[in-house]
Amino acid sequence: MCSMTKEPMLEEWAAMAQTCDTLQIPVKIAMVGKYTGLSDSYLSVLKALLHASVACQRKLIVEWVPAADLEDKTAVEAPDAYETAWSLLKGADGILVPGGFGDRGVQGKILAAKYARENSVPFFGICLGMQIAVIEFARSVLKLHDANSTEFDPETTNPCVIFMPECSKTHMGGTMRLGSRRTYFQVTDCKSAKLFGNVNYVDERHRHRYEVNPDMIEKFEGAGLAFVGKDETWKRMEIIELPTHPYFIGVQFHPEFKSRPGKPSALFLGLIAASCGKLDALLQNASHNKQCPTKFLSDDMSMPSIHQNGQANKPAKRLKVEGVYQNGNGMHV
Ligand SMILES: NC(=O)CC[C@H](N)C(=O)O
Repeated sequence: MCSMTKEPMLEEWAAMAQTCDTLQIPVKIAMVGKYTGLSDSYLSVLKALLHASVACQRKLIVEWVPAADLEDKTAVEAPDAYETAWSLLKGADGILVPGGFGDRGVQGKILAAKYARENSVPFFGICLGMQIAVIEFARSVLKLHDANSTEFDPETTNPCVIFMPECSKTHMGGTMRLGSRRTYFQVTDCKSAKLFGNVNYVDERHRHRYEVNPDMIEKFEGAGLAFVGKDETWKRMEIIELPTHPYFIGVQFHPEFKSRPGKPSALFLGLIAASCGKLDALLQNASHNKQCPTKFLSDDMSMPSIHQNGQANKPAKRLKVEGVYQNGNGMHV
């Protein structure tokens, strides 16, 4: 048996670890959430950000922004916290609003999406993060001031996010849409389709109860919000994009669960690339290769090119910067 044991093929892994330890140019992502004091709540999202940052050869810096601190009432009750939250948000290269439940901090997340949309800051909304981006668009662009999710206001006259269970509405415990579901791209000329490598569909994991109201899609599309990914019934909205924005994408699924070191999730890679000015290069790379551009070449010629089509043969010869990373994650949080 022993003679059959193969040497582990660790070259690529070792080169990636080396890269991770030596990255110096930062990319700052504001994470606008509810459990910012408990970073493990967002562990998969953090790891997905890290995988994407390493692929773009950037040192990930996560700025935790407690969503409720962005709200007007915090300006009155805790002005210092309000100032800090807004300066972190405004100092970030990109903004991510992750998934969540319950209404605490929802208004703050809506304000973060509005800031990103109006100021052309790269934005990625996941699950609740996509739903709040839709609410924000309905309020600010469609001028439906009471637009809301029925999760937060069951009486709203403009329910743009509604309870839409796949099976029984009353069967206790069975109303969550869970697990792997298929998303079909509606158009090829959009950032997310290109980032996923121009495939017809993707399978991603889900964990939610509410959905964008299918009856309002025409209104949204008329005002410029594109629903570029839908389920097989065409009734469930899976991916939104603002085509006129440098990078404004929301997804109803949780792409973080399928991200891996050396194989970052496509839309996380897009967020990081957009946040460090490399999105055009990444998209060009994607259209040349006609495949998922998760292995991304450095466009910075001053840096050694470590990843070549996923083969990392030469570890970077760079000085280790002591004391930069915390948590053993390669993340500065
Ligand atoms: N995972 C999530 O972000 C869930 C979003 C929302 N609370 C829903 O149930 O649809």
